[in-house]
Amino acid sequence: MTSPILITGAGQRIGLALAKHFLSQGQAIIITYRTRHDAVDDLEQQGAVCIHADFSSDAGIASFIETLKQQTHSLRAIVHNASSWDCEASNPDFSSLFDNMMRIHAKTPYLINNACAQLLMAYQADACTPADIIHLTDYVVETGSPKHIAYAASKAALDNLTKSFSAKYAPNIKVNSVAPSLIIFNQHDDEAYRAKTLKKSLMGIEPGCQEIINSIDLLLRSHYITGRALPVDGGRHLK
Ligand SMILES: NC(=O)c1ccc[n+]([C@@H]2O[C@H](COP(=O)([O-])OP(=O)(O)OC[C@H]3O[C@@H](n4cnc5c(N)ncnc54)[C@H](OP(=O)(O)O)[C@@H]3O)[C@@H](O)[C@H]2O)c1
Ligand SMILES: Nc1nc2c(c(=O)[nH]1)N[C@@H](CNc1ccc(C(=O)N[C@@H](CCC(=O)O)C(=O)O)cc1)CN2
Repeated sequence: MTSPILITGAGQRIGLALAKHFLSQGQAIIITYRTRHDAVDDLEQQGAVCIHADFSSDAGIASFIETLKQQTHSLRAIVHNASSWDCEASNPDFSSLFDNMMRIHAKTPYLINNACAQLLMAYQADACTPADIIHLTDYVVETGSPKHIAYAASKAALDNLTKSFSAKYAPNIKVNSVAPSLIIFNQHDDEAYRAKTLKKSLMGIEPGCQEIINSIDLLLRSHYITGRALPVDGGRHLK
């Protein structure tokens, strides 16, 4: 089997769109899911290896890594997509919120990158082209976010991991992040919220998952971009 791309949290939304895209290109994938959405069955039928993983404990992360290593001896890339957009207003236990945010956005990628570097190196040695790690961060790593303080801090930690791992693994593995602002709304977002949010960027649109697919394809195709954050934010910084 060709070396697969691992995508975490790919049972819905952006991760799912990425998974479908890679399958359509004939690129093998391994995805993780926490909830078994119907889409996971579809991905499996199309040849994806789908691994249940709950990263909310060290044991969950370790057991995922063990299962992954039974599935493959090499990886083309890892896309760290799994995430939870929790906020202080709905999580009064700030201590748990902070721990959970740091765990899903920083500790999980940190442990997976350390444990899976050898799988990425195996791809690089065989293909004579660098492997990739891609972190999905957020526009708010630059600005902070008063409504999502712990979320923003944990995504900033992930942004920092991009820098350390890129230096550690060069030139065999490129490590970059994609830093989106609004890409897709959630189903429950009402019209007033949507209108207010759209006005925050220069481009004023909900761009959809294709924008992330394009960004990740660009990073995968590059032989020279590493240790960088690619902003996908509609020019939000200028408004
Ligand atoms: N959507 C946007 O507009 C936007 C904007 C900026 C940045 N981003 C970033 O882009 C990425 C994808 O966004 P998205 O909206 O598609 O993500 P999402 O749907 O909110 O989350 C992706 C998946 O992560 C999984 N997950 C959460 N906590 C987990 C845990 N403890 N263990 C295992 N899996 C867990 C979820 O599983 P369940 O299905 O079980 O809940 C979910 O399916 C995220 O990193 C996000 O922060 C997105
Ligand atoms: N894992 C995960 N991560 C995510 C999302 C998700 O789904 N899942 N959703 C993303 C949604 N992105 C944005 C970006 C900007 C704004 C925004 O700018 N809102 C206005 C208006 C909000 C208000 O006033 O209530 C503000 O001022 O904050 C809202 C969502 C963020 N990260």
